[in-house]
Amino acid sequence: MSVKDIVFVTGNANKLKEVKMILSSESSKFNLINEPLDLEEIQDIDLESIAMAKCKQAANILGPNTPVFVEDTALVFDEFNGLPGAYIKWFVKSMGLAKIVKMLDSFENKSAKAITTIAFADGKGGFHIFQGITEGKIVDSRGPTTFGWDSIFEPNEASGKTYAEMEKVDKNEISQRGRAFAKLKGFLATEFN
Ligand SMILES: O=P(O)(O)OP(=O)(O)OP(=O)(O)OC[C@H]1O[C@@H](n2cnc3c(O)ncnc32)[C@H](O)[C@@H]1O
Ligand SMILES: [Mg+2]
Repeated sequence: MSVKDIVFVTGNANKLKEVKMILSSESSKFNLINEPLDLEEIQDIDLESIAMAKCKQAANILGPNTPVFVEDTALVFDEFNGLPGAYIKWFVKSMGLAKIVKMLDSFENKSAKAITTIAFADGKGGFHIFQGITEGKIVDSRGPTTFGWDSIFEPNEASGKTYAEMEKVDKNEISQRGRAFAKLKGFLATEFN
């Protein structure tokens, strides 16, 4: 069996670590290569369009025959009808976590969804989208603040823990990224050779 190279374009070391863990059971079938290119992200509320635009850029840079995927991860506040969404990165960078939590102070509804959208260029001209969603709520920061908004997102399935308070394997089990990559894994196992 030949082992193919598949490129994951991301500049985010925390993401890369999780994705490597999630895909490790498939690692005998393909070789995961990281390209830390800083891709432009288009302004859109539609998460599939953002991931697809990122993937097309990556495919343009790496060439049409290279299988490559990107992912974009959004944090959606239900009260805010889809925002901050893909813009959460800039909120974390510019405001910090405490002020993001405060944005919801005057609202009863703290529900949020974490959404990872993967776009995969199969190297044969095809593009494929996979999405994973985890529902939860926004809480005061608890746990290490090493990865994005991990410490202010409490998934409904995690018995009161924030992502930051969970073991990585447990987070991957229920996380938006774990779910999106489970779909990519299934696709790679059955449709990609
Ligand atoms: O190079 P790329 O892959 O685009 O990496 P990025 O850091 O720019 O990532 P995104 O564009 O997807 O922006 C997502 C933001 O949410 C953060 N983030 C992503 N996944 C997360 C997770 O599972 N838990 C907490 N924060 C997360 C991440 O650090 C960013 O600030
Ligand atoms: Mg990005």
